[in-house]
Amino acid sequence: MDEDILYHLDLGTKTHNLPAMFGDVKFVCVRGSSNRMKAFEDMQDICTGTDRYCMYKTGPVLSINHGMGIPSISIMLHELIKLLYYAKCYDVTIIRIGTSGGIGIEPGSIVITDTAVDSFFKPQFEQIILDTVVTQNTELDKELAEELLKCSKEVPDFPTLIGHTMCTYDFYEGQGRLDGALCSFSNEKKLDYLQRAYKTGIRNIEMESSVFAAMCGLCGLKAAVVCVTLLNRLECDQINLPREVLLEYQQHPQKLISIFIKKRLGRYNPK
Ligand SMILES: O=P(O)(O)O[C@H]1O[C@H](CO)[C@@H](O)[C@H]1O
Ligand SMILES: O=c1cc[nH]c(=O)[nH]1
Repeated sequence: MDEDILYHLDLGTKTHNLPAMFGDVKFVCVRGSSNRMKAFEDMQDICTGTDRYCMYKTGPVLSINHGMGIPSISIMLHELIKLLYYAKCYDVTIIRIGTSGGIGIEPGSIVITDTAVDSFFKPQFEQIILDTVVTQNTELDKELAEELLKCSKEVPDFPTLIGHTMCTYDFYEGQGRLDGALCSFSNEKKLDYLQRAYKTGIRNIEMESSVFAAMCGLCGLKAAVVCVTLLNRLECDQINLPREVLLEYQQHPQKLISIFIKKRLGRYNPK
């Protein structure tokens, strides 16, 4: 294309010097909410002309939010991956830092995803392209997951483990919750489903990991998904922790990723 307009990021190849703005990026951190990002970055939003996504850059670290669910993160990833290409970035590591519902593990734990699975516990993402269902691979980078697990030893305050992550299209019935506006199954059915999920190695549930793993894999980006669990779904459906505890939990994966990045940059000084 003579010109490519990254519409949802309010950036473009003719209007912005993408290599000058982003050429040094080595780490991309993606998170759901823009407010959560603001809490961490005292920086100017790069995507000022749109309220779809917010983007911040600190040296080689780019942070961008992706909203909720597969369609939202997928649109962001298309434009972000093109941006990295136009900016001539190389050796980029991309990490989704998120929240999730845990299965059979202590709330506040971190799950590093090895493979994202669908609601049938299958390690795949079904993308509909034209009128065809295309099945894509959802395995994440094993070496990166192990490196992150090693970094977690520096933050012993919260348990960290590697496990499968189930990615759903819905927060309520789609995650086996009984507390939505609609509920068409019993508590017994719910528990049976979640226990079967646990037995296959699933340790948490969220809503973006499958398309994230599939797209990053297809585009050759080393990718990881690191999510804190806000509750144990075998015990409850509602997220009823006090706000300050939730905010503290949300910092767990953030702390781990900041140690990982500092180590990679040779700037980590354990106290
Ligand atoms: O990691 P965050 O953005 O919190 O996302 C998780 O929380 C949202 C639901 O509350 C879903 O988008 C799920 O993936
Ligand atoms: O239970 C949960 C918590 C956070 N995000 C989800 O998708 N599910």
